[in-house]
Amino acid sequence: MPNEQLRRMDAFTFPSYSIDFATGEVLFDYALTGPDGEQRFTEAVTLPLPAEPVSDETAATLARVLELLHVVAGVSYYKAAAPPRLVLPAPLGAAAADLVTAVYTKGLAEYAYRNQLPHVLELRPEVPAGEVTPPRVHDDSDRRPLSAVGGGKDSIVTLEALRRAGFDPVPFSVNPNHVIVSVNEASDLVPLAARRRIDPVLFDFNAAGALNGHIPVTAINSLIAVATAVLHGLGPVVMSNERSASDPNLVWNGHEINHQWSKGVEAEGLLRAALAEHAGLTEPYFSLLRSLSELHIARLFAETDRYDAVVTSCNAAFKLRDASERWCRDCPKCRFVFLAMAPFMSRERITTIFGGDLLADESQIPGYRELLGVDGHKPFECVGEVEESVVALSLLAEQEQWRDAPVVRALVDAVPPTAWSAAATSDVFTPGGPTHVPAPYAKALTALT
Ligand SMILES: CC(=O)N[C@H]1[C@@H](OP(=O)(O)OP(=O)(O)OC[C@H]2O[C@@H](n3ccc(=O)[nH]c3=O)[C@H](O)[C@@H]2O)O[C@H](CO)[C@@H](O)[C@@H]1O[C@H](C)C(=O)N[C@@H](C)C(=O)N[C@@H](CCC(=O)O)C(=O)O
Ligand SMILES: Nc1ncnc2c1ncn2[C@@H]1O[C@H](COP(=O)(O)OP(=O)(O)OP(=O)(O)O)[C@@H](O)[C@H]1O
Repeated sequence: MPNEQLRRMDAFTFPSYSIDFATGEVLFDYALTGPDGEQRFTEAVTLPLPAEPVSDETAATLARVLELLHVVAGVSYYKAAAPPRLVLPAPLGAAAADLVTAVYTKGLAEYAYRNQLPHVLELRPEVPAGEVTPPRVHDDSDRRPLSAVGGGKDSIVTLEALRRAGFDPVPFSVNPNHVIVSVNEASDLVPLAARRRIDPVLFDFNAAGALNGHIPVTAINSLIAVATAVLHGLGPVVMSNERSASDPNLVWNGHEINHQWSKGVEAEGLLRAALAEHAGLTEPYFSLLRSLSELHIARLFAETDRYDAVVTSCNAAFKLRDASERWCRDCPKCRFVFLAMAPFMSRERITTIFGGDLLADESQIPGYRELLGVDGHKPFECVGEVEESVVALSLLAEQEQWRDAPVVRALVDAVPPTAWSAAATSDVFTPGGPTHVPAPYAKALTALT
């Protein structure tokens, strides 16, 4: 379909979804509609099936979770045209409608900013009138937790914390690649996996220049994880989203633009409320690491070397096509994670983990200046706050193994005195801020810190 026709689309709708309990395949249909006709998309999610047949009660709860997933996963296709109307398939309660509104506005905020589409930030879904039948209450909160694994340091810290606290976590991933498979193998835990297939038509549209940009992928992965937990009679989905994920990159037209919005505490609260209201789930989802800074998590990661040969936080390793093998060593996330881990490891160990020494490479200096707030704004990536980077640099400047590294020397000279004084009184190693960690899990966090 030519781009001019896509630009004239005036509504995005959700025609249907279906689940096949023989295969675990769930098909979600979407449509862009406008004066030139309709463009359909189908996304396929294959859930891992349990050994036992699925009871009617479980199927009913699962259906409620999938109704939310259907609407939330539509962002990938909505963004190809950004029409003014978002027409939901069925009535929703207030909490579920709040989640959907936030996913399509705040979750697409970086996309709206980069494509200069301010109307996306004001989008309000059209919710059909009618009552929603209250869900049956579903309480599996005392069962084994499902622990989302992304292959990076954060989910490894969570997995180990849960295990040490005696929770016997089940690792879970969507489309696990070789990195995630290796992390699971290193953990010696038996994982569950779901498959997600984006409609290939979207990639053709992207190649032809359709509107494109970042989407709130954590919201989608989270709902797939909750659906899997319900299907397998497991307990809460435990995420590893950190404190700084809630902080915006910049403010545009009075709106906060946050690359990591669906990892933030607001999204966590909205998802929990929607799952309670719409699916009757009492304790479905929380982030164990919410109160911790990235720097603190890096320090905790350094305490064990079990995952050194496999841990990979670089997003380039998770592209659907042309992925890097492990760390690309040339992106904001590689730079930040190297800086955050370096104070807590020998230079030899971190160089082995990354396959190179980023602080010996002067071509990294411009990228590090952004992370340290000397130039530009916080990059649109999963990186910590400027203050965390300055604290990490101050720790490196005190260490003999690092203080003469070319990048460390250049950065120490570049950071302004105000940043050093903020770093000197920083609370980056003090857990803080709102969390949704339930009481029984608080001990896993306390043991950690
Ligand atoms: C791996 C990555 O960072 N991808 C981002 C990148 O996409 P790229 O084209 O380079 O590669 P692919 O990921 O293979 O995507 C191909 C196209 O498919 C679209 N798409 C992908 C996944 C999806 O769920 N829906 C989609 O429509 C995508 O638009 C591509 O055209 O750049 C894109 C544009 O900025 C990003 O949207 C891609 O980000 C992925 C969705 C992704 O998985 N990113 C995570 C690594 C990520 O950024 N996580 C954030 C948390 C964000 C959140 O709020 O949840 C983080 O770690 O901070
Ligand atoms: N493919 C995936 N399947 C399921 N959950 C995922 C997947 N990728 C990431 N996650 C989860 O989403 C959250 C955010 O991912 P993120 O990439 O920040 O974490 P990470 O890989 O654990 O650590 P790092 O920040 O070092 O990359 C984490 O809780 C992570 O476990």
